[in-house]
Amino acid sequence: MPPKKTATGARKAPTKRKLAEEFPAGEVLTDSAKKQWKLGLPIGQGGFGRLYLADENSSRTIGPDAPYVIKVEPSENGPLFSELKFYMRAAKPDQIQKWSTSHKLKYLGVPRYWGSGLHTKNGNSYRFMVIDRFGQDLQKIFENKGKIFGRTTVLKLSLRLIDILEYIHEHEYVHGDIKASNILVHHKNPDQVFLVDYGLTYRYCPDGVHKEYKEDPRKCHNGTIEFTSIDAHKGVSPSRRGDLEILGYCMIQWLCGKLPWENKLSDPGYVSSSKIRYGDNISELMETCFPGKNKPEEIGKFMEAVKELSYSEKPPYLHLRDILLQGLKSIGSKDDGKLDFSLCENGVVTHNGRKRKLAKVNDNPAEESEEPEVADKKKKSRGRAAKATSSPTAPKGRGRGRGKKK
Ligand SMILES: Nc1ncnc2c1ncn2[C@@H]1O[C@H](COP(=O)(O)OP(=O)(O)OP(=O)(O)O)[C@@H](O)[C@H]1O
Repeated sequence: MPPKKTATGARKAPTKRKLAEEFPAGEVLTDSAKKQWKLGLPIGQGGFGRLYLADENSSRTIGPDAPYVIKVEPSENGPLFSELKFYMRAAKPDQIQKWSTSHKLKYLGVPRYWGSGLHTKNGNSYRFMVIDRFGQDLQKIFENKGKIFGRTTVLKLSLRLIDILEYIHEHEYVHGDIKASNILVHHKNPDQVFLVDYGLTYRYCPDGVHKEYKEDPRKCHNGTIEFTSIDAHKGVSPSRRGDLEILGYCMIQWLCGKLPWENKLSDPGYVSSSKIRYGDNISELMETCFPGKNKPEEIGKFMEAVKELSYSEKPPYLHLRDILLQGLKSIGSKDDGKLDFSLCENGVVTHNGRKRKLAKVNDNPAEESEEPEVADKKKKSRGRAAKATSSPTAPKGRGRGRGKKK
């Protein structure tokens, strides 16, 4: 069973798991294919693993530009083992290359797996895994930008996430924990985003056989509470529809700043019943998150399409992409592969060196969150106020989430 996460996204630590000791820069690890890798400085720490910059072993010191990272955990820890299984099965460089070519993608935001092995140090055994190295995570960027992303950015970002999810799903896995802190921007190309942290991935369809729908109270609320799917709240093993539902919640949060249940994340039952009630009344969800006119209609349509999916149904990825593409079109934009997260900072939109103070007159966060060029095109001087739904109440509804669809 994957570990649960708290509202802040940190995993609750089973006491048995240990944190890896810190290795000095220059430590050389040999993977199971006898390839040697050299560690640089640590760049991250997860619940139990440490992450180091790394490169193929040579006489050179590993600098800040290193192309790889190595994740190290004590070998008895389960999560890296599950994550490693995913990478070995589904993230080999040639697999990703083949998929990208056959699906005509400019890139696919799944980190590539380069090797793994066991390393012994001071009598302790460690498991390690080598993957591509990336840059900043989107949660930090989101917070630095005043907790709002522009509508074109959200739609283009989500199109890339659908590419990633389709790939993962077609390789028998679901991610289960899509959120800004698990999305990293490429360290050299700010237009490329990558989904990381496959510690909660679940093989929903081993050897082509889909897991059965089964509610299990012992597994309730797995994932990150604010975004996790209704299935996960009910203790059902995650499936493809759950990943897309999670993406829907992320899109809403990125566009309007706050999900309606965010004021009570310590109460999983409340979060779960809010999602179920709003799921039964998506127009109410849209009204709560985007009050007033000019809502991002594509988000409502996306959520409706996801709600229609049965537990084991293959999502209509093309149709879902089309919904988001129509959204882009409706605001005079298109999927040009550009992701400029730098356009909006702390309530001030910057564009071509100009700064435009955001007005408070806008009653529509969705439209307010359009990129400046789009807003300029429409010749409207609306600003954006990151209006959170501070005391939202879930609409009254009587359904039980997905109704009879299983
Ligand atoms: N490929 C990568 N390149 C650069 N930084 C990364 C990469 N993968 C993860 N990170 C960063 O390293 C840190 C730890 O990542 P990890 O996946 O271990 O994290 P976590 O989700 O915080 O931990 P846990 O899975 O134990 O809860 C995070 O800050 C993450 O953004």
